[in-house]
Amino acid sequence: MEVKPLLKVNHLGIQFGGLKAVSEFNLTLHKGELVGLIGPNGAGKTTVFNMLTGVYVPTEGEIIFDGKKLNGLPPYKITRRGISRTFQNIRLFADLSVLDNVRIGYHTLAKNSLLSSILRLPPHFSNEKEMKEKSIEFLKIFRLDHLKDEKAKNLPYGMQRRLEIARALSTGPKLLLLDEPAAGMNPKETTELMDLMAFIREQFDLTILLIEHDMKLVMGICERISVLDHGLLIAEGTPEEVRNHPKVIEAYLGEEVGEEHA
Ligand SMILES: Nc1ncnc2c1ncn2[C@@H]1O[C@H](COP(=O)(O)OP(=O)(O)OP(=O)(O)O)[C@@H](O)[C@H]1O
Repeated sequence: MEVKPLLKVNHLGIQFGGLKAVSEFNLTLHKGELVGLIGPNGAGKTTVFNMLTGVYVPTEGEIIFDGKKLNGLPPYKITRRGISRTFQNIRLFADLSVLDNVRIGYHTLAKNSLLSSILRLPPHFSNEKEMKEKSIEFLKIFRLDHLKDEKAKNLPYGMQRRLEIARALSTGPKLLLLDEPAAGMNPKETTELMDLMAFIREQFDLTILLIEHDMKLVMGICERISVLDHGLLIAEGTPEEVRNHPKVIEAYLGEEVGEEHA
């Protein structure tokens, strides 16, 4: 019997004015996979993430997640269905504490709204303690618990990236979309990130789709890779297949695919 994919994207496309940013994009992700999405600058990678998370409404095609169509749903509903993401440019609540950045993720799932908790309305108290405990447990996994009361903006860059992943996971996703998580990291931080990704994938039973320019990371960690160029899927396969694909070599002309590329 064929196993149902977690995510099935069929002929997805979006047009901005006269520009077809992405066309005929297909992707199948099975539970537990770690798949890379690569391509030169402006290829359409973040646009794919924006369509998967409801930030952009696709003009063509369909997104099926966990057997249900996602197109047209607002971002918060997509989060509740089980897709979470990080951003190319870190988006944390800079002036909130490390703990509150993670707690907000739990509120996305909670029945009582964030507003009710800010106003400290009665339902808020029923699970606030539990949320705080869970958030601290989370921070422990990311080795950030000792910084729980620190403002997010005061964390060193590598830790902010880690916190962003923690925040994304606090909504309990089945699918995690990581948009250039190693950007701006030094080699030591990048190696730690690779270990962290392997760990969270096991720990949280995750499926991961990763956009990354660091080829060493992508080739080293992904089981499959899809390559976009000018909004079109030009290759997909194992790291080895993709690395040697003529269209990929052409798209990255002048750059060594398989070597680090920032
Ligand atoms: N809201 C928008 N309005 C108009 N054009 C857009 C919009 N969002 C993206 N684009 C265009 O779509 C194309 C793909 O952009 P996208 O950011 O998805 O590329 P990318 O592969 O993520 O690039 P990078 O690696 O540089 O982050 C670009 O030409 C970009 O200018």
